[in-house]
Amino acid sequence: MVHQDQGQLVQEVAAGGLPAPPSRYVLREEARPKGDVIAPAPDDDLSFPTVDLQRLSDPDDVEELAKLRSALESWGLFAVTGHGVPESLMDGILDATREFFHLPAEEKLKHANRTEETGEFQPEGYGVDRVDTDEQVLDWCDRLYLTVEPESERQPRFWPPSSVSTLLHAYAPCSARVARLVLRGMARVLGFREEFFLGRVGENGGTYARFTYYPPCPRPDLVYGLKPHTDNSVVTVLLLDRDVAGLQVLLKKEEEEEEGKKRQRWVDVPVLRRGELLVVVGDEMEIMSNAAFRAPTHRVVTSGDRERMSLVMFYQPEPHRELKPAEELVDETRPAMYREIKAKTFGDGFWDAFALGERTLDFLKVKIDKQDDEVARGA
Ligand SMILES: O=C(O)CCC(=O)C(=O)O
Ligand SMILES: [Fe+2]
Repeated sequence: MVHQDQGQLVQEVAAGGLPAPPSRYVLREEARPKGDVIAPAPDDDLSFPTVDLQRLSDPDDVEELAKLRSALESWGLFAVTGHGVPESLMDGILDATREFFHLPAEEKLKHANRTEETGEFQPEGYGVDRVDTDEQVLDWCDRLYLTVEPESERQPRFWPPSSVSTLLHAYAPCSARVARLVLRGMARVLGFREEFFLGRVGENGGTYARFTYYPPCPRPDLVYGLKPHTDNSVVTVLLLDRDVAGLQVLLKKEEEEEEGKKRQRWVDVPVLRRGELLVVVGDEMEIMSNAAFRAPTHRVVTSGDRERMSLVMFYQPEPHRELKPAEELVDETRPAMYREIKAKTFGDGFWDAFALGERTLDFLKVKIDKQDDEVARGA
């Protein structure tokens, strides 16, 4: 059965000019984005990390490698400079994204993420994320989701006949290079040869683009633009809105015990400086690295009067690969923290987990319980 709200575009709800969002989008009191956000000061130890990829490519630049290490250990995400992506291309693609989302709904719906026969959700195409139940609190965003690589798997019917598609085609190799440079750097952080992670991802890994449009919301305090999640990727490369912030990350270091309860502390990711991209560590890397690198939980909050956009590129391993902690990172003192799982099974599980607001790692029970592990090792 297709849920009746699967076809409800948020942009159209927003255009209705209601004084408050409909209840489908309203978070339960305890989940609302409240005053739990801290904006980092420029020189405290929360300062937002930036890595220069050109410097990182120099094997003698230990300083830049140390910056990458520190970014991975603290935020799990960081801005990148020196990546070689032309600023004009970055600007062009964001402008084209805005133009696409401003097209009349019937134009966009020619690329709808619903099957023609039954109207059922499928990941690719334009629309809202998957709606399974009445209980699910929906995110305040619409999106266009496309398979980009392998190129042979692109599905032209989902690619709009607009500059969004032409520019995405031009941007894809630039963004892929960013992902590769970061993966090489991450291998070096652990003292491995550069191709360590790239070899495990494979040459025909999947790349998926997600263009997200967050309309202004009359009550940003009541909704999420995008609910808290970790990414279904090895790494993710993001091109963020030039003017409007909204992305927030949960800093593990900042979690405190308060009156016996874990208090969560969210930190704003600032609007990036011109020409910067953002890189986020994803779940597949957390598994492969045996948690040497952790995927940060992040979310998006909306603005009361401004629309916001992002283009996110997810890099995933070849689907037939077995995802598991690299043997080099497993020993007596640090046993495997995740079970082996096929990359495709993990990727498919993401959609089920995301609709439920759960982490794929938890939903698919990929994390090894300490107790189970001790039993398995005969401890
Ligand atoms: O829009 C953003 O800033 C982030 C989006 C995001 O986290 C995602 O698409 O996975
Ligand atoms: Fe994300």
